[in-house]
Amino acid sequence: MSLFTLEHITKRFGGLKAVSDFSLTLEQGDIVGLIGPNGAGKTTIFNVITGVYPADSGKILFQNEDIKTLKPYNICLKGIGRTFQIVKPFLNRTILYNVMVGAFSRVRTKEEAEQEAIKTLEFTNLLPKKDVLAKNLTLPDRKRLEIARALATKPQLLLLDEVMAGLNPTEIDEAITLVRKMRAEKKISILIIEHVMQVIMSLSDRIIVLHHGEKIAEGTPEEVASNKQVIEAYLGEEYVTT
Ligand SMILES: Nc1ncnc2c1ncn2[C@@H]1O[C@H](COP(=O)(O)OP(=O)(O)OP(=O)(O)O)[C@@H](O)[C@H]1O
Repeated sequence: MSLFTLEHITKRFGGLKAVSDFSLTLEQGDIVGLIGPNGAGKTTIFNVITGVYPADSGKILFQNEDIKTLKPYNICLKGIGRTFQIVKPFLNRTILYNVMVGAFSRVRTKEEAEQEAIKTLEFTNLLPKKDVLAKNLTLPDRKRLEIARALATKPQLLLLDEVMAGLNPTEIDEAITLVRKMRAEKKISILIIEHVMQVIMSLSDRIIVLHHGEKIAEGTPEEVASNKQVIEAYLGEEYVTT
């Protein structure tokens, strides 16, 4: 039994087929990259998985249970967490408070939520900044907070939407280390949307390439980087490897 599968998912917005007949399988501990040009349908896939928009057709199976008709909060409780491309923390609240909000999905009392949040902050190296207001954070710390908030919901599958955008090379390396640690220590499976190509290439076990809502390729980073259709649609000539 696979941890997670999407089977023939289609999502339309009016006349536009944003996602078309898209299938995907994830096993526990997989890190899978989702790439494609702007408007290819990547974020829509995240929104369909997390119940923000219902799919028009297809199946979504998590641990063999069809979760297609569940609401976002219940999908989170099942064990699917996500970050958002545009980070939306409570700006006038501390980091600790923001992460406690995620933790409350799993625990009842303030004390338990605080304990869980502190563990998560330790894991994400944000503990020294726990009392800083979210609005005073630098971009890399905001991205890290976004990951911490999602982690505090204790996901088994985590959807990361452009968590490396705008980071410098050192910050990117730190973020890559954090993603690897989530897999190694928490056995979390990760589906990651990212435009920073070296991130996707170095992190992913497999990469899926979307173009106009359709999967045009899936394979190891090497296979995808040398796929002619992918190079033409997305990567550009500099990725030609032969
Ligand atoms: N709520 C919506 N209503 C109407 N159209 C939408 C909606 N959300 C997305 N779309 C359209 O669906 C298509 C896919 O968008 P989506 O945001 O999934 O692409 P993306 O691959 O995530 O792009 P980007 O890399 O720019 O984030 C686009 O044409 C977009 O305009």
